[in-house]
Order: sequence, then C-alpha cells, then structure tokens
Amino acid sequence: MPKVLDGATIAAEIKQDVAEEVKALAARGVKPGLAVVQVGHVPASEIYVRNKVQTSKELGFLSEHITPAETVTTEEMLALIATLNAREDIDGILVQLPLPKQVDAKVLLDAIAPEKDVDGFHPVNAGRLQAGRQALAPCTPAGVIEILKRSGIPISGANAVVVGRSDIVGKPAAMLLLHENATVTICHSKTRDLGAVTRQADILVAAIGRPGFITPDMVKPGATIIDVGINRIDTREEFDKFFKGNDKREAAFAKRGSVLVGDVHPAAFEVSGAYTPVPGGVGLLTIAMLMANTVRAAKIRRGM
Ligand SMILES: Nc1nc(=O)c2c([nH]1)NC[C@@H]1CN(c3ccc(C(=O)N[C@@H](CCC(=O)O)C(=O)O)cc3)C=[N+]21
Ligand SMILES: [Mg+2]
Repeated sequence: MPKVLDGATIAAEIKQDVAEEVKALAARGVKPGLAVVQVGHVPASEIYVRNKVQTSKELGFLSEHITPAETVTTEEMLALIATLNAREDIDGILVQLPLPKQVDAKVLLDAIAPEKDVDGFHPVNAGRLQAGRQALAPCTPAGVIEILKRSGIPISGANAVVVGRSDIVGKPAAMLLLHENATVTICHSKTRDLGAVTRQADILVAAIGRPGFITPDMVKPGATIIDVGINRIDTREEFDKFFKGNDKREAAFAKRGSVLVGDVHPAAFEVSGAYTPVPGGVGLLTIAMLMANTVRAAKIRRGM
C-alpha cells in the first residue's frame, strides 16, 4: 500500500515553526505584515484568499486584504503597489491571480519590490533562485521540497522528473530539486515518449494542469508522486473516468456537484510508494509556505 503524504499534517508543522518565529520577532518589536490584493470576484479565488488572510491573522501577522474593483486599471494597480512597496509595516505583497483582462499582470508583478515578493514571481527572484543567491522562492515548489524533506524522502541523487514547465511551478520546482542534488528532467507537451521518461522517476512531480494526465503505466513502482494539479470535475462522465466506485468521492460529488482531481489519475497512485492526495496535499503547503516566505521577507528586509 502506498503511503499518503498528508498535506494538512505537514502544513501544520510548518505553521507551528512560523508561529514560533513570529513570537521571537514580537519579542523584538517586529510584526510581519502581509498584503493580499484580490481584484474583482473570481469565484475560485475566494476560498484561497480567505484561507491566506485567515492563516496570516492566526499566525499573528499584520494582515491586510485589499479588494480593488473588477474595473481597476493597470495604472491604479501600479499606484497601489507603489504605496505597498513604500510601507514600512508591509513585508509581503501578494496579488492574487488571475487578474481581469484590462490589467497587465506582468507589468504589475514586475512592479512589486523583489524583497516583498512573497509569491516569488518576480524575475529578480527567479534569477536569484537559479543563480544560487538568497531568494524568495515560489510557494508551491517550495512546498514540494518541504513535503519531501519532512516525509524523509531522499532527494539527493534521486531521479526527479517534473512534468510541466510553467514559470511559477515547473521551472522553479526543477531548480529547487537541483539545489537538493536531484538529477532533474523537465518534461512538457513536446516531450517524446513521455512515459519512458516518467518511468525513470524516483520522484515524479505532476504540474501539467490536466485532470488525471499521469496514468499508471507512466509510474515506476514505488516512486514518490507529488501531484500539484487542482482540477475541478463537474460532469458524471469525467467523474466516472477517475472515481467510479469510490464511495467517499461519490458522496462528495452528490453533495457539491463537483470534486477535485489532480494531474495524476487515482489509479497511478496505487503504483507509487508514496503520494500527495488532491485535495489535502500540495495546495495546503502552498499557503503554509506563503506564511514562511512572509516571515523570511520580514527578517531579511529588517536585517534580522
Ligand atoms: N498570486 C497568486 N499566488 C498564488 O499562490 C496563487 C494565485 N495567485 N492564484 C491561484 C493559485 C492557486 N493557489 C492555491 C492555494 C491553495 C490551495 C489549497 O489550499 N488547496 C486545498 C483545498 C482545495 C479546495 O478544496 O478547493 C487542497 O489542495 O487541499 C490551492 C491552490 C494559489 N495560487
Ligand atoms: Mg500556485
């Protein structure tokens, strides 16, 4: 039976560590400050943003939730970022994605002061990360490393295969794994005989953004699978592809009319030695690492 790498347990450990750091900072008169900017009403953003704001409050941060209207312009957003960049009490700035079409996301993200870029999306942080300098790393890939380390899964010398090459997950995940001395391969939609490559993986990171894309034949028996995908399934046909005969998921589907599935087909987990479930895996670590990044930003920025 494969081992389930429980995101909730590991996230709680990280938050405990963060809480202790916050206490130590409080004793020195410092309170980490996080600004979460949520534009308009993207239904998928509501739950994540609420979770980020609530967690940062629980941990004793100064927490600010800023909610510009759906119709906000790039210029107005740039003015907001400039204000937050200049504020002494704000250590971290997060602009929740996606943004409305009229807002130029790249221009905005590049305007965030790199030392306050707790998402790790700024090209200066991407460059620092790849150049082996002190950097704020993107939260989801940082969470992947934390799961592996805290679960005692050896990274050094392992074959790590990352499927997906996005700037915010695949690429930085590969870089972080490389820094931990894995032998890293990045795969993507043009990779030839993908299964032959993924079957070499001791650690398989799935970050494609397609439901159930990784099938059992693509997994080396006993491998560790980290499933970064979060896909919502809301038709019976799709449901049956992944969860036919699964009573727990059946109940969830009946109740909510949708369920989440990762980028890994549930049958592929059965081939693995250990895996992160969806939900309850990497997503929870993303939020925990945002908190860790904010404390880190506070310490670095304040010279501590
Ligand atoms: N600037 C920015 N930074 C982000 O980090 C960012 C973003 N924009 N836009 C959206 C994505 C998505 N994201 C998630 C965070 C937590 C869960 C999470 O907590 N997932 C839980 C619950 C999932 C559920 O029930 O819906 C789980 O996987 O168990 C998922 C996804 C952060 N993102
Ligand atoms: Mg993310």
